[in-house]
Amino acid sequence: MEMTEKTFDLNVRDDGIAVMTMDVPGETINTLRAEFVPEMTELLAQIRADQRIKGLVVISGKKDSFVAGADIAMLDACDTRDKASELSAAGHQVFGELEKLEIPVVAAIHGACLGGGLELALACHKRVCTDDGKTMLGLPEVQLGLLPGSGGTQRLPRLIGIAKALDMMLTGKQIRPKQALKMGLVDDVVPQTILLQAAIELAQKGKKRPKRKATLMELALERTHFGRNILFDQALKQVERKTQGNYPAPPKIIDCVRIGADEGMAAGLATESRYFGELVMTAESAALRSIFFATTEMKKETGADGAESRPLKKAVVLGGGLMGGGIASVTISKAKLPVRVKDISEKGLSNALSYAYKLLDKGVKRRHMSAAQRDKQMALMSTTTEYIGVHDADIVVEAVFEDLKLKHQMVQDIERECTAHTVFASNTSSLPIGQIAAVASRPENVIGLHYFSPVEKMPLVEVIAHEKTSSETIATTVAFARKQGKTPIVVKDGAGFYVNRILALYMNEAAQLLLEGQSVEHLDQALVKFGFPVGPITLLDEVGIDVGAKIAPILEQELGERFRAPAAFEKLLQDERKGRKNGKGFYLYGKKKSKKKQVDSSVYKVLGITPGVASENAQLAQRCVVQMLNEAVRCLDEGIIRNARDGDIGAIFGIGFPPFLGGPFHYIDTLGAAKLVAILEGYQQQFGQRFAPCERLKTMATTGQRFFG
Ligand SMILES: C[C@H](O)CC(=O)SCCNC(=O)CCNC(=O)[C@H](O)C(C)(C)COP(=O)(O)OP(=O)(O)OC[C@H]1O[C@@H](n2cnc3c(N)ncnc32)[C@H](O)[C@@H]1OP(=O)(O)O
Repeated sequence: MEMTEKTFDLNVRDDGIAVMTMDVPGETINTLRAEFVPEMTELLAQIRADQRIKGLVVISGKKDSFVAGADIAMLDACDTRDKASELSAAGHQVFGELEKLEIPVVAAIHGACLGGGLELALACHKRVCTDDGKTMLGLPEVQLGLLPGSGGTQRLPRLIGIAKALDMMLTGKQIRPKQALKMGLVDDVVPQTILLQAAIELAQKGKKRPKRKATLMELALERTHFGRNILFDQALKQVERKTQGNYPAPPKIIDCVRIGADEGMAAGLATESRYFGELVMTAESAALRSIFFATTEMKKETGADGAESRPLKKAVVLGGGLMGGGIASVTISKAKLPVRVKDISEKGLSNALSYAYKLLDKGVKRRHMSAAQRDKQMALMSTTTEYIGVHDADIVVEAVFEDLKLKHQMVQDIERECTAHTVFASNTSSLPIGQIAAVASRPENVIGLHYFSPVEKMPLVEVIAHEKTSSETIATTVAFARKQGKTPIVVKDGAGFYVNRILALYMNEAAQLLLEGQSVEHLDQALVKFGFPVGPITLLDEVGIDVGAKIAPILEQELGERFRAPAAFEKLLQDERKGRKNGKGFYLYGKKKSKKKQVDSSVYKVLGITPGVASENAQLAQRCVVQMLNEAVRCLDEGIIRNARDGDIGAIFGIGFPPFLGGPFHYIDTLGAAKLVAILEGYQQQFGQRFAPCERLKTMATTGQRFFG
């Protein structure tokens, strides 16, 4: 396809400062593509030849963003290592030319300045950004299984120091303007209205920028080969602990920085483009990129074809407990909507208020917001013990005790007190939404909205439509969740919905293994090694052993015997073991915060077992994980989830299924359905029916069909 419109525009002002505006035609956001290289190279030659030009400002023509990095779709389309390496090398060439210009070059940044976008800014001599909430600087490549491939591994450490640069590149964290100024990432922070002017003035002042004062740590560790070795070794160890060796990019990032520091920039850049090419071709990066594509696609969906959300101006939350407090909190802090919390007790209300206050105050302490902003957001939250001031709510989220009768009461109260269009969303984790809606005179307004704990941290919500839920109610609920910063998946009404259903079988299998003599810490370690953020036994303590015990019989009754929890677990409840919440579970919860969690070994006696010979990590993990995979496919077959993509995102964002595997369905594609069926059948022979592969998997095993591509 021939490019007719240009991406870069050059305007030479009378004062000799040229302004280069990047504006990719027809796109909402600027990304870097290979085809821009010749255009930029030509422009740079033009700048070098023009004697009038005394300085250059690089700015974006997009309203709310600078440059969001290299075009991820372009990277995805690379089919060889060499092609991907060449992309990186071409970036090096052109950014190198920009850096070598004799005139001062200043990046003027507003909005997202990420990945290759920040690398472009790093190749400029100075940087100024706006103080706007949308302005974020970062190198998030690691989250895509990649490393910064346009010079980031070399220029960032030289600008802000090795330790800080490693931290940014290994976590992919995004830096806000104030912090960026403090760490020397930018030279100035200004209001958006004067961004261009400030950049022009910086360019007029020349190339020189005040030298950043090195911290003591830098002097001690970064300036000598010996000191750096300590730093890199520590970073490697930390990476190994965090990633369990499952992610190839972090050690390569460290290596690039090491080579750049020891052998110089040219050697560092050569290593960077070589590794970049290798990483683009890894299965881990492909899986992580698929998550990016899935989530951007999902942002555009309303949740119900053809339906639009009704306006959302006010929310009500029923119940001020842990979940209610969390839901109210993200409603004011993320959605910025007024919320009224109703509880029968003052205690519940003060709990919700303090929950939200503590979270906002943390933001003040970390200087993410001012005290005045905190107070303004808190003012969006009000409380009541009666149904006062609730009638005009557009959506009501119910987070009361898991009791069907009580939920029925709530439905009837809200139908009486609120308008005919008010959505009634239940945060139940176990009761079928259809049953909750059974007493409703407007069942079309009733829906499930299942959050995960802690609400402010967990990115997923399940939106559960029962048979009579209207499309408008679905779209309104999806829009509400998205305003709260959540990623919603729309699922069908059924016991355990999707996430808890696949989780339950995985947890049951871990429980079986425990009863067979595997130790608590060994089991947890095996699944952490596999890639889960925490092991299943820790998770059970966190969720609550009592909660698990309450859900298990419902799942068994609705879905069959494979969901039967081991009978021995009853003994835990008889021993008052509920998990972290009452300080008594599988682990010890003393007052003193010891560094490493200790298993409460008395739990073995309660269960009547003695830990025996430890099985291999991979074997333990496989037994738990294949249960989850098999059940995920059943959910797809039954229409509980709408597609494999939602199933992957639900498992990753709701449970922490290892992102580098791309979710259960991507993982099945990687394994091959035939192999999974063979594993399941092997276990079926050994351990019984609960491992019987579902029909869809068996068919896929014979046809060779895949879920994706
Ligand atoms: C060589 C280099 O080192 C390698 C790299 O740079 S790798 C890329 C690193 N950059 C990133 O990971 C940033 C990815 N992007 C984002 O995080 C977010 O899109 C954002 C924060 C920039 C904006 O978020 P938001 O405002 O919610 O908009 P969002 O819906 O995500 O994106 C808008 C559009 O831009 C596209 N987009 C954003 N960043 C993109 C990228 N890096 N590549 C391709 N497309 C991108 C989205 O796909 C979407 O396209 P569409 O409208 O056609 O579907």
